[in-house]
Amino acid sequence: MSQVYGRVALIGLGLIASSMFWAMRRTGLATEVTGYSRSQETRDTATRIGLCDRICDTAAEAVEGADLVVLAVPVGAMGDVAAEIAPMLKPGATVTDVGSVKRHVIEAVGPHVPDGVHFVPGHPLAGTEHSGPESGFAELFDNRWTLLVPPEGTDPAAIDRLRALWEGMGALVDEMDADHHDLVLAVTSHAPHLIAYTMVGVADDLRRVTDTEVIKYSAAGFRDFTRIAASDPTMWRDVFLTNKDATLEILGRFTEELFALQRAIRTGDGGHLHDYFTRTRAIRRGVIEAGQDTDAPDFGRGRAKT
Ligand SMILES: NC(=O)c1ccc[n+]([C@@H]2O[C@H](COP(=O)([O-])OP(=O)(O)OC[C@H]3O[C@@H](n4cnc5c(N)ncnc54)[C@H](O)[C@@H]3O)[C@@H](O)[C@H]2O)c1
Ligand SMILES: O=C(O)C(=O)C[C@]1(C(=O)O)C=C[C@@H](O)C=C1
Repeated sequence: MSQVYGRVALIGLGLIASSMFWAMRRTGLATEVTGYSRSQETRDTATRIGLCDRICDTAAEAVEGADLVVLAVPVGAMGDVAAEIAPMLKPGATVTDVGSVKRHVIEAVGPHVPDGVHFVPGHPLAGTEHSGPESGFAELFDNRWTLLVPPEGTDPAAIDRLRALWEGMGALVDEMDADHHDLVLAVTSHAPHLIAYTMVGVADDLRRVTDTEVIKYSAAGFRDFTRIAASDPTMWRDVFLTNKDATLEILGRFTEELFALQRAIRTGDGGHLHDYFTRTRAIRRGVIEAGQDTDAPDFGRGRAKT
C-alpha cells in the first residue's frame, strides 16, 4: 500500500490516534503526520516515544496545511476542537473523526467545517480498555470494521480516499447512516459497557464478597467485565451523554429481558432459560464465523480480507 495523503494531523493523542499513527507508518500511508493533544504531559510523552513526525503546541499549528485532519478526542470535546481549528483548515482538505457516537459529532462538528472542506465522520470498531499515547499499536485495526458515516452530498472522492486510508491501516470499511450507527453501537458496545460497569460496581458494593475474593476467584466472565469496566471514564461518560436515546432504548429492552429471566429462575422455568441460552449461543457462533473475535481459537476461519 502506498501513500494516500500528504500531511495528516492527529488531534488528541490517545489510543486511537496513536494506533493510527503506527498503522499509517507501517505501510507509508502519509508523508508527514503532525500531532496535538491538550495536555503538555501527553505532548511530551508523544515526543519521547516518537509518536508523529512533529508534535505541535496548538491544534491550529497541527492542522495547518494538512490534507486530512483526524479528531480523536472524547466525543464531548469534538465541537470545541472543530471550532478551534476551523479557520486554519486548508481548502480541499478532509476532516474526519473517530468518535464512538455519530449523530452528535455530525451536529457538533458539521457547522464549523468551512465550505470547500470535506467532512467524512468515521468510527473504527476496535479498541482496548487502555488509553493515552503509549497504548496504541499498529495492528489495532487489522481485520476490524471501520464505519464511515458521510452526511448526504459528501464528495464521493473524499469518501473513497478515506476508505483507502482505513483499508491501508488493515480495516474492513462500510458506510452507514448516523442514526442507524448509533442504534447498532448502543446494542453492540454502549449498553454492554454500561452493564459491565454496573456488574463490577455491584461486586464492589456486595460486602459479603470481599474484594480479595472477587480478585482471587475472578472467573473468566467476570474478568472480562472488569477489563471493560477499566475503560476511560471521560470517553464513556461522553458516549452515554451523547447517545442517550438509543442507549436508553436498548437498556429498556435489556431490563425487560432481565426481568423475564429473573422470573424464569424464580418459577423454575428451565425451558425458558434453555431456549434463551440456545438462541444466544447461536449469536456467539455467528460472531466467530464472521471473524470478529480475535481471541477465539478458530479466528480466521471466517470472512477472508480482500
Ligand atoms: N478506546 C476505544 O476503544 C475507542 C474505540 C473506537 C473509538 N473511540 C473513540 O475515539 C476517540 C478517542 O478515544 P481514545 O480511546 O483514543 O481516547 P484516549 O483517552 O486514549 O485519548 C484521548 C486524547 O484526547 C485528548 N484530549 C481530550 N480533550 C482534548 C481537547 N479538547 N483537545 C485536544 N486533545 C484533547 C486527551 O488528552 C487524550 O490524549 C473518542 O471519541 C472515542 O469515543 C475509542
Ligand atoms: O475492545 C474493547 O475494549 C472495546 O471496548 C472496543 C470498543 C467496543 O465496544 O467494541 C469500544 C468502543 C468503541 O467505540 C469501539 C470499540
